[in-house]
Amino acid sequence: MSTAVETASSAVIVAIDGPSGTGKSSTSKAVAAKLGLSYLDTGAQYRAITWWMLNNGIDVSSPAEIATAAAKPVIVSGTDPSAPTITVDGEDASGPIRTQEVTSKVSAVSAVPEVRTIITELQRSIAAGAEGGIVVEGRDIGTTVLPDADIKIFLTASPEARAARRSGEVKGSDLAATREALIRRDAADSGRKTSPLAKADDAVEVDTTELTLQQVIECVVTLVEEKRTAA
Ligand SMILES: Nc1ncnc2c1ncn2[C@@H]1O[C@H](COP(=O)(O)OP(=O)(O)OP(=O)(O)O)[C@@H](O)[C@H]1O
Ligand SMILES: Nc1ccn([C@@H]2O[C@H](COP(=O)(O)O)[C@@H](O)[C@H]2O)c(=O)n1
Repeated sequence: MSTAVETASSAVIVAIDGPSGTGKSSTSKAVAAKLGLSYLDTGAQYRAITWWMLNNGIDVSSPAEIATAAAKPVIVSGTDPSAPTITVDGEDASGPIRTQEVTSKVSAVSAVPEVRTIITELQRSIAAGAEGGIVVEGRDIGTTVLPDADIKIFLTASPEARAARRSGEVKGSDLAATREALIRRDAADSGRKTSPLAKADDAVEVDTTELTLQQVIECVVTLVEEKRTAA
């Protein structure tokens, strides 16, 4: 399988990876909007295929069942950073893919190699079609999906900071339980055999624990602009 993604010579490809709750989506959307780039949330695609499996009676504890069904759903991602969309078989999935049920099952589905092959191909074709450049965020973008990306960022933050950010989104949520769930999902994503969550050797690591979202956005915009100027 070729990993090379051909885009227009002026198009920049930015890969942003990192564990859950480090700020990948918020940062990527804002950076893409600021720099006039497209935006792709690859986690949403893994959530979408998981949602389809759950809706279609697939036993998500069975890698064999998941593998057999993996090519069936048609997943389409819209890449406007101000209004990203995701549909499955033509149905808007942006709400249902964020449920607790999908969040708790997505790591099992995304660990299946047949799923990763299909979704990785989809991601590469979207990146290749983004004529003005794209910010792609996920877990294996810099290592596997787009190893030739122009710039790779790996966001980190302490589990406490990440849990506090996530708890802040849901009124009355339990901080300790949120922290444990984040740690569990990261362990599953880092521990799988096929393209695990990992920092690419040539990625710039940004620890966001003590940074505001605005500071992270400015940091990434500066890194991209420096890279563009140097090219
Ligand atoms: N530097 C920051 N300081 C404070 N809050 C932040 C920061 N970065 C992101 N947040 C907030 O943390 C929450 C999680 O951010 P976001 O969804 O961007 O993370 P993520 O890495 O994409 O997570 P996941 O991988 O689970 O989808 C959001 O509510 C966001 O507004
Ligand atoms: N490149 C990626 C992106 C995501 N995943 C899996 O999807 C899950 C959900 O991701 P979110 O960013 O929406 O939280 C994540 O926990 C991974 O299991 C992936 O494998 N590769």
